[in-house]
Amino acid sequence: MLVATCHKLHNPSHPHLLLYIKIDEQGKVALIPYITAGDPDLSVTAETLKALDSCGSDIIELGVPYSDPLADGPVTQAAATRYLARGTNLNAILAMLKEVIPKLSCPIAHFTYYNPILKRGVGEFMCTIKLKMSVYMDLWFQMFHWKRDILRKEAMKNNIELVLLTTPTTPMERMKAIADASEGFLYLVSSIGVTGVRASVNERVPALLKVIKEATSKAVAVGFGILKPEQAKQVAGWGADGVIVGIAMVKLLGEAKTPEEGLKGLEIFTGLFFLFFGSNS
Ligand SMILES: O=P(O)(O)OC[C@@H](O)[C@@H](O)c1c[nH]c2ccccc12
Repeated sequence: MLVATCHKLHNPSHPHLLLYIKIDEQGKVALIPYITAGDPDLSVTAETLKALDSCGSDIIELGVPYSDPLADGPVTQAAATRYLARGTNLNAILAMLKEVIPKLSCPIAHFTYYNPILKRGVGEFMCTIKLKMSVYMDLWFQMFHWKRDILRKEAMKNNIELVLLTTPTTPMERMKAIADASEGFLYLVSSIGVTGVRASVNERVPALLKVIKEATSKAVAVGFGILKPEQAKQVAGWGADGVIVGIAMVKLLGEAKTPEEGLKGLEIFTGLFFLFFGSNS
């Protein structure tokens, strides 16, 4: 699940949507880095958000650790474990975001699973994260459909958008329904399995993008397996409107000797993506 702060942008094709990745006619591709909140600690997360924002990130996906992260691979799970071991919690993350968000120009997208929301209560959760965020769902679509009325009602009350994911194994009809229901943009999970266990991007992505683009005019961001700027450029060339880069960022932060070193590495790494995107246009 992803929650993003919503800067009110006007999207002529979808006027009801507050947040979206602008489909850029010049072919600019949105960069969406993913980091895990609280790893190594919340003050570093705050600095990282500011750094990623200054580097030009279009949206930052912020993972809120959860004890049973079904779709997360070893790297993001390790980051979540470090966070949970320190006893950090959602309230602390929200307090940090309250301070940091006014200083950022890009939206923060908050990724979590459905259980923490359920535990807190949908209404209270949506109200608590009132940083005008939008949400990725990790739910099966049918379940989302079943819950959609409650979720959407509470999300709308709080200017929160629900961003959904589709995968290579999603049947066509369901993909269309997901594309239709997704707000902000559509997340194309490039391959099946958990995050961070592949070295290249699934070669089916161009074909998947083609089918999705025929089904929707919404922006499509591709995630899973984009580790290097070259791969992001490749995915952009296949027609993605945005690329999501997760474990490469999490590793840089997690494996650095000091937070400063991690932050510096992240800035350089993010800058490389824009160099590649620049040479793409
Ligand atoms: O790590 P990767 O392969 O670069 O992919 C992004 C991904 O990590 C991020 O979007 C994410 C983190 N946890 C998830 C769970 C499900 C889907 C997506 C995610």
